[in-house]
This record gives sequence, structure tokens and C-alpha cells, in this order.
Amino acid sequence: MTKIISLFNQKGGVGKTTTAVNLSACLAKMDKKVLGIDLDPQSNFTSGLDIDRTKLEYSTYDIIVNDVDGSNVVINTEVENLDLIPSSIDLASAEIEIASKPKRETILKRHISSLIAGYDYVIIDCAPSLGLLPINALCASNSVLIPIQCEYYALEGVSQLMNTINLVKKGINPYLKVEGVLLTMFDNRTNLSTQVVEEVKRFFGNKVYETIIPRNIRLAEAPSFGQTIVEYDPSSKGSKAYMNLAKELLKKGE
Ligand SMILES: Nc1ncnc2c1ncn2[C@@H]1O[C@H](COP(=O)(O)OP(=O)(O)OP(=O)(O)O)[C@@H](O)[C@H]1O
Ligand SMILES: [Mg+2]
Repeated sequence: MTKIISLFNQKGGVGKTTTAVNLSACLAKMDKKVLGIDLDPQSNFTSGLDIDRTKLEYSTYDIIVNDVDGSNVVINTEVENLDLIPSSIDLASAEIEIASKPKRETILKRHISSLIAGYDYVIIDCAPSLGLLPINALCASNSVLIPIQCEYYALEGVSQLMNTINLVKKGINPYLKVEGVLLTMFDNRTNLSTQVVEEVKRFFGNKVYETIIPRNIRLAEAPSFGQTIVEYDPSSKGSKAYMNLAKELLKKGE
């Protein structure tokens, strides 16, 4: 059965998109059929896969606002086994445009239902907000993967984030669960990183992945070449960590 996972954290810059790009690429490398969905107007999931967001025929905006079916929007990427529903900057106004639409929380779910059966995994990258676009992602998902940066105030906003997940569970998507919590940008030279790991484990218990993503410059460089870490530097620490995450995810799903 297809597993649909949202990368969700309203905090900005915690590693959602880096995880969306590289986890998708690692799963694809392990012969899983993967569909990425870019639900962020910043479109970094799209540009990170070397797709020019200014030259798209359709994007997630058309799904959300114009009721175009996902099957008309999906494109192949350079990465074997990885397709993408790309995003463009237009998406920035989508939340306002759909504010009074009926069933506005389930637009994405309804418009991707025809194509998800062709994939093992669907990975949705959310914008840093708790607004209607991330709610659409949560309503369309089986589970949520929460990246948390090993930095000051790591757990700030986590209670609002969990509230949002619980609201969606109570309302539209009762089976939504937390897939896992991923610690990102870990720096083993600092005590702070180690403290954050302990704090997050106290809060989330066994939901925290054993795999921790290190701060690794290669991960930050790869998108400027339109490459995933698996292509850009497969022997880097960042690449190995995301491969381990993919393995852990597959193992948990068995
Ligand atoms: N493990 C890492 N090591 C080094 N740099 C990283 C790592 N993960 C992410 N970055 C860099 O940190 C910045 C923020 O990461 P990213 O874009 O993945 O976060 P995000 O949660 O998607 O942000 P936003 O909330 O704006 O969508 C980017 O410049 C990215 O290249
Ligand atoms: Mg992002």
C-alpha cells in the first residue's frame, strides 16, 4: 500500500525540504517508486531536483486553486523512480484564494487520489506555517515526519504543531499518525546539540529516529547544483545519514 508522509514543522529552516529531497532520492535509490509533492511556494523541493519552476505548465497551485487533477501536473525527474508534483511562486496566494471554497482542507487529497496507487511512497514538503496548505498535506497523509533542528529553542512551537495534528485527527483524518521525529543539523562539536537530542527524546520518546542528520556542508551545497546528495556526494556523511534514515523508515514500515 502507498504510504503518504508529510514533512511538517511550522518552524522555518529546520530541514524539511532537505529531508524531502534526499529521503525521496534515497527511497528511489532503494527501488521504491516515489512521488514528491512540493506544497511550498518557495519551491525548493522543485528547484532542488533541477526543475525550473518558472517553466512549468502546471503546478500545485493549479491543483489547489483550479481543481486540475494531479495526474496532469506530475512530471518525471532526473532521478530514476522519482516523480514530482512541482510548485511555483503562485502558490503564495493560494490560501487566500481557497479561503471560502467548500471542503478546502481536502483539495489535495481529492486531486491526487487517482495517481497514488502507482507509488510506494508519497513525500509532501510543507511550507513553514500551520495554514491551509499544510492542513491540506496533513489531510492527504497517513503520517507526519517532523524534522527538528539541533539548535536553541528546538522544541519551541512543538505544542502548536501537535495541536494542529490532533485537530486534523479529530476532524478529517482520524488515522493520521506521527511517523517519526528527525533530529537535523547535529553538530557533534557542541554540547548544545547533545542537549537538544536528549530534550527531544524526553518529549517524543521512541518516535525519535535513531538516525540523526549531521550538519554537513555537502547537504547545503547540493541544491545549488540541482542535485540530491546521493548524486552530488554519495560518500558524504549527509548522504550516508539520509540512506540510513530511508532504511529505518522501510524497516519501521515492515
Ligand atoms: N544537515 C544539514 N547540514 C547543513 N545544512 C543544512 C542541513 N539541512 C539543511 N541545511 C541547510 O539549512 C537551510 C534550511 O534547510 P531547509 O530548506 O531544508 O529547511 P526547511 O525546513 O525546508 O525551511 P523552510 O521552513 O524555509 O521551508 C538550507 O540552506 C539547507 O541547505
Ligand atoms: Mg522548505
